[in-house]
Amino acid sequence: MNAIELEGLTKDYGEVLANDDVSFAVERGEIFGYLGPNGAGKTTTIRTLLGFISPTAGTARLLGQEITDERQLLEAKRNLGYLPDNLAFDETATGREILELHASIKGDDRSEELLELFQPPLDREIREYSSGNVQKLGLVTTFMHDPDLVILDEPTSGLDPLLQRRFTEFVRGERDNGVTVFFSSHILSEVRRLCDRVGIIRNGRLVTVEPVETLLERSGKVVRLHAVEPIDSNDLKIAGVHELESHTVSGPDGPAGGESGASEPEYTFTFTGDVNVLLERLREYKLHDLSIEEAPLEDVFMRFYGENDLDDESTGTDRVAAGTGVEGGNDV
Ligand SMILES: Nc1ncnc2c1ncn2[C@@H]1O[C@H](COP(=O)(O)OP(=O)(O)OP(=O)(O)O)[C@@H](O)[C@H]1O
Repeated sequence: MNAIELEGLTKDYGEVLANDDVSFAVERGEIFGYLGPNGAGKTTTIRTLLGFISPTAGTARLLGQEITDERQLLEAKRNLGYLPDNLAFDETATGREILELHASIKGDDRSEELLELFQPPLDREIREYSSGNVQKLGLVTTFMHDPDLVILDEPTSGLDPLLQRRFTEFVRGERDNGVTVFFSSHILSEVRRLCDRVGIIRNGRLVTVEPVETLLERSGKVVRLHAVEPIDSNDLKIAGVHELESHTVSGPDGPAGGESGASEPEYTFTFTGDVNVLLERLREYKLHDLSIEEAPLEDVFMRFYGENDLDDESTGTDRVAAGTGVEGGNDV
């Protein structure tokens, strides 16, 4: 039995078709990343799965239970942990009181271990918490009853890098113990570290479900190199270089150097090839600096799951499709 199954799940808000005939399955014991640009429809799917909003059409099953049947949904929720995107606890309660409340509702098999791991403050009122501390408390309440399935909406937002690493190791351990993890994310490095498979949603429609390796092969790296002397751009046209751009920047001594020759060339491009081949090619040049970074997930959506895939499938109505824009555009 799959942990999650969606069959033609559709949510029509009237002005926005937020989920359009979405079907896929999440297997037991896998970590499945649900990815898409802002407004693509991820939270709508999650909130529909949890019964907070009703689907316009289609259905879904959580741990084999129909979400449209109240009794079955309640049964599934006994074994489910959920971390919402805009987590809000009672502002006047302390962390300890929140934990006691959650323990009384759903049980508490693991809070001791989780408190040691995530260390939220317990004796302060929630209104004094930073957003990171709210998230830490949320992770404890999500896992404290030892659920079989967890649904996490952007789980690492607000966590510092150390806590993010702890969270990653913890979630991997849970997966190894048979827990199924379904989470939404914007962050490619998080997806790389965690996911077995990913589903990508755009404009309310599922674009693909694929192993995370396939996404990573496509996504590439953003390369920025600052050379001492100009490089013939033909020399940089090697397999896997896309969107090559050149700029002029100040040399390492800065614009105050006074010399007219203080400007030096900088090249940026996305690279999807073998990084060893690139480094071998670059050995011929004298460089001041070189950076190779993870591509922003938004760029990957744009490049591989972009407008052209979907625009021609318009239904002909003048409604707004969910998530047509990609925010924070990048010049690479
Ligand atoms: N209650 C609502 N009424 C009308 N439209 C809504 C409602 N909730 C969401 N939408 C719209 O549905 C679309 C999908 O929103 P949703 O929050 O599911 O996207 P998302 O992928 O989770 O986005 P983000 O990554 O920004 O959180 C958006 O266009 C949003 O404005």
